Amino acid sequence: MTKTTAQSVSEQEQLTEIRNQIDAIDQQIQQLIGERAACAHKVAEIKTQGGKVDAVFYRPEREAQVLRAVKERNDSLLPDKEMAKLFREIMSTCLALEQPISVAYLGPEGSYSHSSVIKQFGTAAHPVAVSSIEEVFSVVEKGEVNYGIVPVENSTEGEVKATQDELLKSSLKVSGELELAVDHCLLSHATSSDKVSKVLAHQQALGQCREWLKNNLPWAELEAVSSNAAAAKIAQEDPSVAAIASEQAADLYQLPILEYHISDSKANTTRFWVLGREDVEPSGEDKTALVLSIKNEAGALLKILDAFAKRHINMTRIISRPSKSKNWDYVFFIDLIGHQHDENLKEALQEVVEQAAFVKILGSFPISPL
Ligand SMILES: O=C(O)C(=O)C[C@]1(C(=O)O)C=C[C@@H](O)C=C1
Repeated sequence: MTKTTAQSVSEQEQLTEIRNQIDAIDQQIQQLIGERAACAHKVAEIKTQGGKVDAVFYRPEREAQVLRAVKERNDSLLPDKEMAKLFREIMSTCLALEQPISVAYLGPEGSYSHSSVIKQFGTAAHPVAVSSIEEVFSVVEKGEVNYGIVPVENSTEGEVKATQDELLKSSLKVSGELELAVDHCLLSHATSSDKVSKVLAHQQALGQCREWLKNNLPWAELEAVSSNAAAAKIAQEDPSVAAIASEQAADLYQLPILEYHISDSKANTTRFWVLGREDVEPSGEDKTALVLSIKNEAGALLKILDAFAKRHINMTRIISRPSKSKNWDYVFFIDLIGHQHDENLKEALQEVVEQAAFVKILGSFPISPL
């Protein structure tokens, strides 16, 4: 026997031994996942006992607690986030066993909103593409789907106006929040960037890549379309057109990637909110979102902010938008750390209700562990 063959036999023996270990571990994991699924099935029975028809199966606060615990006890070679993603999938299939969950998003397939559905709900949920942010709100309101996901703000471009304006009118509750890294690519059948005469993308994506486009494709005509995925569909048909979209969209629409990482800010991130019809219980690490308008008097906004400041309630965002009911009349969207059931936040909100002209709590929801 040659040395190489002897070595490879011993390599084979080592592999066989470790693969036997993997087989035994997989058997245990499978057994345990099966037992977990049976527990989820029992949970569903408890939630529907007595013929309850309006049972709520998706519990974002519980999911956040499970994922936080996974990250907390993780001492494996896998990064915390990757371990949490595996459990995200296990819970997604357990929830599907209780009730198949449909989630509306701004389509078409391959949009960042689509990726956000999978990140938040896992692959066992049914993503339902609709054609506008307004429609995401309306299909959830009408009960045509269980939940919706909408972009709220982007780290480069700021707030998503359509979402803010719908939140003001809607009766829906913000039930969850997640952040998605938005890493744009330039997709096209063009053989090189200099053959591209037109770049299509959603207005937000064009804004997020403004500098890169100016420096690298100064000759190209820029045109805003309804979504990046819609841009990719057009680029499929015309090699002089490039679309700005994600790597996933390149796969889905089978478009070559001409350039990677073209966002002006390399940390470009979009925050999404989950919309539901029910309030969410505290998870232990939560946020509360509200919208209010102030009385027309000196120091009115200061008094409201003081209600939070004196109780050490951390405000993570404040933006103003036209109220749309009267010219030069504004509403303020405020995000706070804490749940509306927390004693100090409850007190602060009572004070704000007395001080403000109008207050609407959009919802309390877990801070995302993913
Ligand atoms: O604890 C529950 O209420 C469940 O339904 C179980 C479970 C899980 O698999 O852990 C599934 C779905 C919910 O969204 C939260 C958790």
